[in-house]
Amino acid sequence: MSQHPTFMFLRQLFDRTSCTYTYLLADSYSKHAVLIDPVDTLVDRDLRVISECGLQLVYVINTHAHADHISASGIIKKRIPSVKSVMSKASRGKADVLVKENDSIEIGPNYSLKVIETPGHTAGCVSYYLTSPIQNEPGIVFTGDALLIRGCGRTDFQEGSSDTLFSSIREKLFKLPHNTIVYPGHDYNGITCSTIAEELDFNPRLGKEKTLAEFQEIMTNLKLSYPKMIDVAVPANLNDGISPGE
Ligand SMILES: N[C@@H](CCC(=O)N[C@@H](CSS)C(=O)NCC(=O)O)C(=O)O
Repeated sequence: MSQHPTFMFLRQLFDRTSCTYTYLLADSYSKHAVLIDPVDTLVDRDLRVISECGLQLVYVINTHAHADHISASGIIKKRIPSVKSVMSKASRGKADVLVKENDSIEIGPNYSLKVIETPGHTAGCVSYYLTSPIQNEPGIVFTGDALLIRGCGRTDFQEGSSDTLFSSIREKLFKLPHNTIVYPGHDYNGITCSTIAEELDFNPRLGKEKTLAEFQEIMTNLKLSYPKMIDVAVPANLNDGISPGE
């Protein structure tokens, strides 16, 4: 990592319809920026923030092929053709950059997001781990719909698996430094972030006291209604945010 004087610019943006969090991250030195999980209906808002803050959007990153909203990847790439879309190779969808475990997405010369494959909500879910170049500053992990605050993604469609999600969270995310800040893909209770330590202690589905069998029982009995947009959103999100035939 280079030693340019910099700070991490981070904005958490919210979609009231799907309770999705979109993250805008930028290296203050180079102004290079990425958007994680932007929503198609909020492109104007997101691009306005980017422009007002003098940033240059380089990547649109999706943590997975969402079932509850369409990604803004396609619309943003039409408006800013230099932007590259990013998704996991395991999603088996279309994007400019297909990432896998341990790959990195650079944000200017100072920051990089390391890919951690965290399947279970979908087979292609990944989390992104940002280490600070500043010594002793906590890292940040963007967990998409794998680990939510005091919860986790559902596992009842898109090759979801409670066994797989349990091991993604317990064996990978919970092995990150305990002061790592957790920024999830959604929150339905008005909470914005957490830490690995808090989730280990207080996550009622798969905190450290819970067994795999208890987790499986919880996930089998969630009784969530089917996402209203799933039949439109998944095909579009596997096609770089463009509905097939558009
Ligand atoms: N009601 C929403 C869907 C809500 C939902 O199912 N959320 C997903 C993530 S988006 S597919 C989830 O995994 N939730 C876990 C939970 O415990 O709530 C809609 O109709 O779109």
